Amino acid sequence: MLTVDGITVRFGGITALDGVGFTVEPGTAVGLIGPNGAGKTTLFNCLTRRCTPDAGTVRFAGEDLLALAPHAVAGRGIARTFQNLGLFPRLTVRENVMVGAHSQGRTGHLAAALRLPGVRREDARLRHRADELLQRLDLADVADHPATGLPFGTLKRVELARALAVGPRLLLLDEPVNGLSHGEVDQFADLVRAVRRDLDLTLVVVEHHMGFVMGLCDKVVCLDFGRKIAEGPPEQIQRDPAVIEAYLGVAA
Ligand SMILES: Nc1ncnc2c1ncn2[C@@H]1O[C@H](COP(=O)(O)OP(=O)(O)OP(=O)(O)O)[C@@H](O)[C@H]1O
Repeated sequence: MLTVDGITVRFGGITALDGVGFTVEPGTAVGLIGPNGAGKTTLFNCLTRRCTPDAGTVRFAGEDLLALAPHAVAGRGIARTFQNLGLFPRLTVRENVMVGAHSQGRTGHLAAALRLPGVRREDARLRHRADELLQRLDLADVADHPATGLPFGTLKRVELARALAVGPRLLLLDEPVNGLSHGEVDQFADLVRAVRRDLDLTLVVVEHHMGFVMGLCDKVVCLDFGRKIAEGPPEQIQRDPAVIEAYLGVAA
């Protein structure tokens, strides 16, 4: 279980998050919605230790995540995708996915630098794991292609593969369908549902595409100006007057 409690983040005079709390049960998908600037990305950054809150706690599987160094988060089975894609343009698709898998590698950096026995075996293992994911996400045909120059919809799948290579239990998706066409959104939703089921993932999804969020998530949390204004099942959130007002600027 992921438990977020009383998270407050200030940037100078701006309160980006103001006492936000919610829980994510294992195996469920939670959507994080809210207008631009509501604090969604800042919250993701707290969960992955890119940002240290001024107050509040984050616990995952009983462990205090805020006590961890940022690089230790992946080792706890937490992975994320990035709004603007976290890929290396000149590396091939396979290499990009292997970068994700490397955070789970068993041999240390020193052993790798010295090319000690075991490193080559480890590389082969990570490559095999990357290839399995590429197959699963229909990316095998572009495995040796550099990321640059590939269609945006394909890069979104590579980004997902890179995050899955960490071997996560908790997967954080930051605007996964932003910039995709209508048909691509439906395909991506089917893909996320399938990998979630197959890999027994817990999901937290930030997304402006309401159809995607409402179709995928068991629960939705709505932020506005850094505060939680609503939390509940998708059908309840869609009718919530505070949510409608936050998006439209008028009461329902
Ligand atoms: N590093 C930073 N320094 C200063 N202010 C920041 C920083 N990061 C975020 N903010 C501010 O914090 C608030 C919340 O921003 P955040 O990016 O978390 O919102 P968001 O809900 O993800 O928005 P969007 O939907 O546009 O991505 C905004 O007012 C933003 O300008």
